Amino acid sequence: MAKVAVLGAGSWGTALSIVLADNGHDVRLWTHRKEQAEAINSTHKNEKYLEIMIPEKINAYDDLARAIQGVSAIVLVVPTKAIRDVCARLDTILEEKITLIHASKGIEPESLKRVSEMIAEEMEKYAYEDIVVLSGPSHAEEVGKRQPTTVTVSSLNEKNAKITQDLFINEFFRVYTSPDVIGVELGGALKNIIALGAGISDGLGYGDNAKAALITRGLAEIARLGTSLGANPLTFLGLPGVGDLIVTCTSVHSRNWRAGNLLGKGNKLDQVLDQMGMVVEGVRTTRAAHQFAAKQEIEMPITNGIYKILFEEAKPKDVVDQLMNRTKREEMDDLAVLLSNRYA
Ligand SMILES: NC(=O)C1=CN([C@@H]2O[C@H](COP(=O)(O)OP(=O)(O)OC[C@H]3O[C@@H](n4cnc5c(N)ncnc54)[C@H](O)[C@@H]3O)[C@@H](O)[C@H]2O)C=CC1
Ligand SMILES: O=C(CO)COP(=O)(O)O
Repeated sequence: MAKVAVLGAGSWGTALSIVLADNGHDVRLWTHRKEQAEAINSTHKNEKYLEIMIPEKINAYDDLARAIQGVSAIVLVVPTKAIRDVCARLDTILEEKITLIHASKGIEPESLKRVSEMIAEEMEKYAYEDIVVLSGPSHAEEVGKRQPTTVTVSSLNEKNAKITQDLFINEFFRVYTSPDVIGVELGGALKNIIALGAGISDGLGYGDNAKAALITRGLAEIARLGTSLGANPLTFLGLPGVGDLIVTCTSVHSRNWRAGNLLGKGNKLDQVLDQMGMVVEGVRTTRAAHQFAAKQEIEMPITNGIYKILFEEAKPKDVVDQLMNRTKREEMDDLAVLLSNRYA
């Protein structure tokens, strides 16, 4: 059995720690807040984040050096905004190169880097090829209750992907591998934008038809941008694409859906983020994707509409009206563009 450090004690870090502990591993859960580490160790709960008892053998730490001492794998699960900071600290204290996995879902605005690219930039010991991403339809609330869940792990280093699959796989947490790091990371990050949109649509009082349209046309946008950046279009039909879109756009567990729902009901972004108390990755990723679409010259009307609601105070109803009244087109034009990008 392995010794594993999970860095980031929010809902997802806690749920992944439970999977690892169930698999017999020695799990150290790191938080940057001392009082949270003390509360986890004394009550075996992580109250603000997950309503579930945490196995007593999971130990929480607030000292990063102690948390990673002697471990053979690290799982990074902090919000994308904190990735560079945590990796820079890790780089100064990590003595040897061990398996490095991340499970965060976002894209950095301005640099337009994916999480594995940010990690590689901050950590001298690691090349981009070494890093593993874990993504897929997986709400922490259900994983914490050991409900059936499937995810995908991806790395250009096949051995590292298989080590990760073996660390996590069990009878309720099924782990697939994929060689398509770009597609797996972009699918997980970009679906959060569409989940905001699904929440907005529900908040406006629209129904299942509107949501199905958002999921399907959102998938077309994700696949267009992703393919232009080198992803395999088929990845977006799998767990990190369609799978994660379904789970995030249709569940009240989703932080992105919940934030969108409040926006659709007329709340302002600042008020919404204050109320959430948990990371809503889709907000920063919308900014990044908006910039990416312009850079890649890719049409992303839903993403751009959500950008206007978030950052330009556009009224959600007006944005829906604009989307519905775009010029006529053939549905599968997207697919033709996507495949010609891929095979040109
Ligand atoms: N919650 C879920 O069901 C899932 C979340 N994810 C992804 O996992 C990542 C983390 O999400 P959650 O656990 O939901 O977030 P969360 O909001 O529940 O928790 C975030 C944690 O990160 C900590 N943190 C914030 N800034 C930090 C910093 N500078 N240094 C160290 N720690 C810091 C916070 O104190 C908190 O404990 C996100 O990228 C999210 O998209 C992926 C799959 C499922
Ligand atoms: O990525 C997730 C589920 O796969 C979690 O999404 P939220 O951050 O919207 O809760």
